[in-house]
Order: sequence, then C-alpha cells, then structure tokens
Amino acid sequence: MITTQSIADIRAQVKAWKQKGETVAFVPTMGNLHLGHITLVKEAKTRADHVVTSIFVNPMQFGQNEDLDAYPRTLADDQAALIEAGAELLFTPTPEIIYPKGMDAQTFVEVPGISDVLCGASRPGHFRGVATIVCKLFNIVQPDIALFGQKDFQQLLVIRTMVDDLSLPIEIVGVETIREDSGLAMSSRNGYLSAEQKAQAAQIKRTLDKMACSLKTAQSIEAVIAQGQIELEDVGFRNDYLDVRNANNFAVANGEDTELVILVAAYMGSTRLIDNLVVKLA
Ligand SMILES: Nc1ncnc2c1ncn2[C@@H]1O[C@H](COP(=O)(O)OP(=O)(O)OP(=O)(O)O)[C@@H](O)[C@H]1O
Ligand SMILES: CC(C)(CO)[C@@H](O)C(=O)[O-]
Ligand code: BAL
Repeated sequence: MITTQSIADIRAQVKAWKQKGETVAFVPTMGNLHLGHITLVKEAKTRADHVVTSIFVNPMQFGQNEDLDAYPRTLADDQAALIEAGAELLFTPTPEIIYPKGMDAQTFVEVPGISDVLCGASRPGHFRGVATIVCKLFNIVQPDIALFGQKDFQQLLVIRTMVDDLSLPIEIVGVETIREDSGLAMSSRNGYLSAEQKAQAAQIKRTLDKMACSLKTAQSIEAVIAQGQIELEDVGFRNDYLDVRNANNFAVANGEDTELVILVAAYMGSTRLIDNLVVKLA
C-alpha cells in the first residue's frame, strides 16, 4: 500500500487505474481504525477494483471545545490494518495541505436543513466541515463509489444530499453499524471510556432495541422517547438528544411513518457517543 500526503500522487495513481478501465472505491476516515472501518474497506473491495482510503482528522468539523487535539492518532497500526484489509492507496494530508489559506478563507459546502438539527444543533458548523472535507476528498480522489458507516446516520444523509444537490458522479454506499459483543457501536471515541463506562455504555443498544419494540406495539412516540431517556440516565448518561425521525426524509416522525430511525447522542463522562436504529413498522 502506498501512503502519501500528496494530492498529485493520489490523482496520478487513480488516473492510471481509470485509464485501464478499472474502478475505484473510497473510504474516508479520521484514523484510529477499528473493525467498523475495516468492514467498510472490505466491502469496498467487493465493489471496485481498487480501494483508496484517507486518514485526516479534519479540524473544520470540530467545535472549539471538542476533542481535536486529544483525538487518537495511530498511523502505524492503521497502515498495518489497511494493508491486511486490502487497501492500496492511503491519503494522509496535513491541515496545511487541505486548507492552505487557513480554514476561515476556505470555500465551504453547506447542506441546508439537515445540517442544523440533532448533531448539527449540538455541534454548530460540524456538518459544514464534514461536507466541505468530503467534497474536497471526492474531488482529489475522484472515486466511482464511496462508503460510509450507518453509525453516523445523519452524516450519511448529509453526504447523500450533497452528492445529489451537486450532481457528483459518485455512488454512495451505507454500511451497517459494526458492534462490540455487548452491542456497543464501535467508535474511536470508545477508547476514552474506562472499562466500567464501556459496560454502562452498552445500555444504548439495549435501549434502542426496547424503543424499537415499543414503537412496533404502537405506543406514542413521545412516551417511548421519554422512557428511553430515563433508561439512559439511570446508567449514568447525560442525554444530548434522543429522537425518532422518518428514516428517509429525516422529518420528525409522526404516526403515519412506516420507516423510522431512532437517533441518540449521549455523554458518558466527557465522552459523547452516538448511535441509531432503523425501525420498520408494518
Ligand atoms: N461501528 C461502525 N460501523 C460501521 N462504520 C463505522 C463504525 N464506526 C465508524 N464507522 C464509519 O467509518 C467512517 C469513518 O469514521 P470515523 O473515522 O469518524 O470513526 P468513528 O469510530 O466513528 O470515530 P468517532 O469516534 O470520531 O465517531 C465513517 O463513515 C463512519 O460512519
Ligand atoms: C467522513 C469523515 C471522514 C469526514 O472527515 C468523518 O466525518 C468520519 O470519519 O466520519
Ligand atoms: N464520525 C464522525 C466524525 C466526528 O465525530 O467528527
């Protein structure tokens, strides 16, 4: 696997593949790779001739009081895992390479509406940062397809909307959430948790499953959310949001919807975790 910080290197390699009529899949990440990321890479390999990945802890998507500096950086381990998974090209730019004029002077991409609710409301500017870096990475790599985890459900929707709105010729593939045996969604931020906190955090999936059952037995959405909040608080979570939305258009769910998604963000200590579960009624 070639690791490079150079935009020109990435373009030259991808161009060479495309000239031979070969296809390229792209998996962007922030590194500190776990089985969730590796599953994306392996899925990418089944869908294209070559897999390109990136590791970039994108400062534009972090708020001022968030964990940009503390975010785990484990390049050597990540490279070994990517080689094992079959990636051929890894892009590891610096912020200076991506934002040479500085972030304030940088053109940005903003997806209106869905960028402002839930994670977007709690993390102002977050989805502008995500859409901008993903758009830039798409223009650098020029993949045929790109894969993202459904764990970041709202992010996936923001990216699908951006690709649609800007007519980008890239197929977006969502990959199911990979979980620990306990049900806890794998996340780089789980590394901030103590063993005890990790055990408590497994409550998220139990609560999502229970809420899904309650929604299927036609209990009111408000009552189901209120009960879920209590369960999470009981194990020590401070809730950021717990909401039920239409899984397709992200509108606040109503009694008519048949495809719902339960979305949660909650703090265990100072660590903010997110998760979600799609629920099909009828
Ligand atoms: N458990 C998982 N299952 C499937 N995909 C995942 C999982 N965790 C992350 N991904 C996906 O991997 C890609 C890169 O995500 P990222 O590097 O932010 O990892 P992360 O573990 O979600 O980190 P964080 O702790 O910052 O949320 C995204 O498309 C994300 O949705
Ligand atoms: C898509 C992404 C790599 C953009 O920085 C990031 O938000 C992530 O890792 O989910
Ligand atoms: N996986 C989401 C990236 C972030 O939290 O910034």
